[in-house]
Amino acid sequence: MDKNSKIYIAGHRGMVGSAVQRILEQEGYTNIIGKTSKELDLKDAVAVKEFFESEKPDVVIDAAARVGGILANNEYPYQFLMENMQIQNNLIDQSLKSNVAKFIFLGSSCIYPKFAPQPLKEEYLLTDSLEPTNEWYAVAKITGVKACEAIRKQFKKDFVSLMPTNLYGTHDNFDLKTSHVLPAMLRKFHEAKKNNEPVELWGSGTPMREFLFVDDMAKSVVFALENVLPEHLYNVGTGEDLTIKELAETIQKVVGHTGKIVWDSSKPDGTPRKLMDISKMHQLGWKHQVDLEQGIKKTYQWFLQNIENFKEVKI
Ligand SMILES: NC(=O)C1=CN([C@@H]2O[C@H](COP(=O)(O)OP(=O)(O)OC[C@H]3O[C@@H](n4cnc5c(N)ncnc54)[C@H](OP(=O)(O)O)[C@@H]3O)[C@@H](O)[C@H]2O)C=CC1
Ligand SMILES: C[C@H]1O[C@H](OP(=O)(O)OP(=O)(O)OC[C@H]2O[C@@H](n3cnc4c(=O)[nH]c(N)nc43)[C@H](O)[C@@H]2O)[C@@H](O)[C@@H](O)C1=O
Repeated sequence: MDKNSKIYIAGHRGMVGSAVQRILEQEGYTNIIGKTSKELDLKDAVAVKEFFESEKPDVVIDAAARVGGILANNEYPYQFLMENMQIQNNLIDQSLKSNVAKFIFLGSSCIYPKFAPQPLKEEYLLTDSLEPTNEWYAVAKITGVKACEAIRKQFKKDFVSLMPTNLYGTHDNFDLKTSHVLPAMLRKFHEAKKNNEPVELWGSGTPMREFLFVDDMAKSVVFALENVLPEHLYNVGTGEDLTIKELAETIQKVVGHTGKIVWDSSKPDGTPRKLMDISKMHQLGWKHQVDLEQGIKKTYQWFLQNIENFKEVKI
């Protein structure tokens, strides 16, 4: 990949987009562009067309999406379905029409069936029904994967989809109503630490999840950018998971909270397990570098430095 190629990162201020930008800059890429959602609403097909016609990017990385944790997904099914389809449809279609050389689409491990065999192989896509708390988001992501696959098949273009496992790290969303579990736990344990108050967590604590630090995710995107990947779909993760209860104990230790944990069974558990089979990415040469405890420590450090600036993240 030419270091002067014009690379458009959609969602460059988000957790993943900002990490991709950081890694690309470290690697010497000089021509990276991005727009905030206020400057360019990716749901607006006309605005996206005008943007592509004036900027003519060589590469597009789609890290823009309506993103949220289990509760937000469950409570706002229409936004998670429709906004994600609108954003990705506009980006994918304009990238095809503008003859973009490489397009990288980011999906999610929730595209796979709720009760698929573990670890989840790419070939399990569309073999059974989805997890109800996030099927709307998952359906949108599946249409993105399929659009990129169709473009590869019909137009022989280098459009590829990466399916990340649950991600966390710097620039994550720490709003307790809309965030994912890991940033929520960091915040809850931190806030309860002062008076050693009990912490309320959701569900039963028995579901299993796999977590990947965002810099490793960003490196997988740069890997996909710099190599022609032979297939259309690749899982990205660590290949290791743990229960939500074990995650809570790990975060409690890092933060230094020693109080009680109370489980709120009125909140959903979601899918029981979604461990990724990452052998395809490993065979090609990408592997994660940051282990969970290291990643949690880095994220907690960033959390402490940025706690004053957190805003509500509304849907
Ligand atoms: N976080 C996770 O655990 C996981 C994330 N993913 C996927 O990775 C990708 C990145 O997620 P993540 O970085 O966590 O998400 P964030 O919420 O941190 O960032 C999303 C970005 O999308 C942009 N965006 C949202 N709506 C619009 C819009 N209408 N127009 C323009 N830009 C918009 C936002 O821009 P702005 O800031 O300017 O408003 C924001 O920068 C997504 O595709 C997500 O589905 C997949 C699996 C797990
Ligand atoms: C990345 C992925 O993210 C979402 O799926 P999820 O993995 O189920 O999401 P989550 O991180 O919010 O929760 C993981 C587990 O953790 C439990 N849990 C405990 N206590 C808190 C808590 O305080 N907050 C949250 N959010 N969860 C908690 C929670 O009950 C659940 O059992 C998808 O909707 C979908 O968008 C998607 O792709």
